[in-house]
Amino acid sequence: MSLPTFVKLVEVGARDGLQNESQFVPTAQKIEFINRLSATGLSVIEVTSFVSPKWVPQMRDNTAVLTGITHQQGISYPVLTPNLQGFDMAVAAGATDVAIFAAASESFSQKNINCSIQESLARFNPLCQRAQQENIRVRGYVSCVLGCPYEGTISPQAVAEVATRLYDMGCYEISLGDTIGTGTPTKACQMLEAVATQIPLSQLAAHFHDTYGQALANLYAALTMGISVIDSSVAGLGGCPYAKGASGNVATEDVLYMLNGLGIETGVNLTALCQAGQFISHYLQRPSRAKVATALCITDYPNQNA
Ligand SMILES: CC(C)(COP(=O)([O-])OP(=O)([O-])OC[C@H]1O[C@@H](n2cnc3c(N)ncnc32)[C@H](O)[C@@H]1OP(=O)([O-])[O-])[C@@H](O)C(=O)NCCC(=O)NCCSC(=O)C[C@@](C)(O)CC(=O)[O-]
Repeated sequence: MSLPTFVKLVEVGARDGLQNESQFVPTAQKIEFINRLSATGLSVIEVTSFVSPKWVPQMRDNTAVLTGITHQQGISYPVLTPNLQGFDMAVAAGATDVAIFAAASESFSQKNINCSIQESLARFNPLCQRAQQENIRVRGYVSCVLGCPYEGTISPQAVAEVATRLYDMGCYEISLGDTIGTGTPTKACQMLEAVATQIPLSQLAAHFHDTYGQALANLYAALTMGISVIDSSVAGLGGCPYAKGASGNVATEDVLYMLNGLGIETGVNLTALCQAGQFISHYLQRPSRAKVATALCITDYPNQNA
């Protein structure tokens, strides 16, 4: 067993973290939040989704957010695009990095993007071709890789099949989402083993939610298998509108603390990260779910001045 020496953290707080907020977070707050994340050393910050505003109203200011943030050199700012319509809007707003999202569960695919898995893949094909022509990088997501809120158990083979289809379409990286956080380390390893028979581990990312408190254990197991890209959300923000009970993504602060302890480089500054988490938690008037931020007292909720 050998751990990677460097891990790329993909910060999804501004998208996955905020998409489920029932109160609209003003565009200026989102922009300030993302700009603060840009000052932490992160190299990938997912910023918004070009999805239907009827389905996810929180992301309706996608163009204003993408055009309003300060784009720092060396940082990529991917956005979610479920179809060509979203892709065109994202590119018009200056996106150079997009993400498509499929599921390993039929029911989740229907609830999330209103079509079957096969239909979604057929929809992504022309999007990927267009992206290739326009020199836009495409990341692929697979949801429900360790369980589905509607169907329960999902087989590792089902995950591997969908992941492989996205990879074959040209996705540079496949992010494997434990959407409802039900996974445990053995299941995570079995799933990764199945996917790794088709796709190099270096092109896989772990995107684990912490609903059952298993995310760090699952990530450690994934690291031992050779995973070196981790998606996480500052302050543990998030959930999924189509996955009842899904709590936030694993908190970036907690992941970073673990990686620092393992001697794994990330290029990310823990204090700056905690401060960005503090900023958004303060806006949302909610304590951070990052244990590390709480332990380091880099949280000013509920008593902001203490
Ligand atoms: C995919 C659709 C659009 C299908 O939704 P639909 O209703 O089947 O779409 P449609 O093609 O029939 O179009 C219906 C209307 O939507 C509009 N429309 C169509 N496309 C777009 C677009 N791109 N942007 C803006 N508007 C759009 C279109 O113009 C039309 O408008 P109308 O004529 O009624 O006024 C919808 O289901 C949708 O937007 N779903 C997004 C759901 C979502 O964002 N979920 C959360 C992200 S996934 C996630 O969080 C999981 C992940 C990635 O984090 C990993 C994990 O943890 O598992």
